[in-house]
Amino acid sequence: MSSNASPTVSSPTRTIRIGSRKSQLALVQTYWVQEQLQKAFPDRTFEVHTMSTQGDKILDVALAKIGDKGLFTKELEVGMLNQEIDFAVHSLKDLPTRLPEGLMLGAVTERENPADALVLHSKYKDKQFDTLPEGAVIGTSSLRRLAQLRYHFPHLAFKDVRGNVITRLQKLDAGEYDALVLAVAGLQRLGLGDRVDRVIPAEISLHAVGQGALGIECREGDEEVLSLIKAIEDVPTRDRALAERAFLRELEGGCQVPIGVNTSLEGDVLTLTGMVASLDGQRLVKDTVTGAPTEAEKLGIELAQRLRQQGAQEILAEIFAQIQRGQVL
Ligand SMILES: NCc1[nH]cc(CCC(=O)O)c1CC(=O)O
Repeated sequence: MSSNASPTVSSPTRTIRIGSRKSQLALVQTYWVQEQLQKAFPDRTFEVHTMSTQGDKILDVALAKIGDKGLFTKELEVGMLNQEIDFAVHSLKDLPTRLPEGLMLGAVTERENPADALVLHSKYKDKQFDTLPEGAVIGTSSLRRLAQLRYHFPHLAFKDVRGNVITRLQKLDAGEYDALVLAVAGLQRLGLGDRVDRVIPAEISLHAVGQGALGIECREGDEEVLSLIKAIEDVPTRDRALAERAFLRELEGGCQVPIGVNTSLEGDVLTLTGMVASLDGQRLVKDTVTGAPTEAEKLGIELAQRLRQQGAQEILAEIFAQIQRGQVL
């Protein structure tokens, strides 16, 4: 995608146009950003402009088979480069780690709980992963969730699930699955926190890079927009996300590969744990690095290099070949 961004006209009275996908979750997230900005800048005007993305339209193919060349972001990025919108609100975990020329990750908002949730069918409300019956069907479109859960619970079966969060819950309640794995953050933002039956601990499943945080993408050089969105950035979340994204970028992993992370920030110590797992759940390499939050991206690169030395690249190469052969979900 070439950058045909023309110089942006800065003016304190210019209406700021916010780009968003049309899914309920995307709109809840975007209207929250609009509200935070309106509180911070009561004299400014912020408008929401919605767009459908390819990922919203292709619903009959597993995400892993489609790949993730900006599946949920490309149309919004074209809108920014064409000056139709001024910035875009993304679930950070859906924003590729390499952005088109002329665009940048301008701000990261405070992270909700980044963990995954087990959402059970009503007939299994008393169960845990290890007490679900042999062959119980778990719905997920995430190879990251599938690989880790196969590693810990080989007695379970896994089936792809597509559609937005509401659609997935409808499929569960209709009996198409015995349980789903979804992000706690997405359920909570939709007012469906009561559907979280178990929060999955990091020891079982490391979450997706950027999960639980919003990423605000804007044009490089648009200093006016950058100053506005920086007002709602959460610096600790940003540092954690930069480390996580650098880790994923260095492994050349996309949003659809079994790479998981967990980060924490205590005082001036940033801790990053990362893993890469094979799709059959037989191999999993995991390690942890710590350092200063100012070195977040270097930490992510260091961890990726450590996991390479433990066999991560061979696991990923095998997965890419399996995806090419259509041997996943
Ligand atoms: N593309 C799916 C997607 N993108 C972001 C979220 C949850 C919200 C977040 O991680 O911030 C979800 C739903 C899910 O994984 O259950």
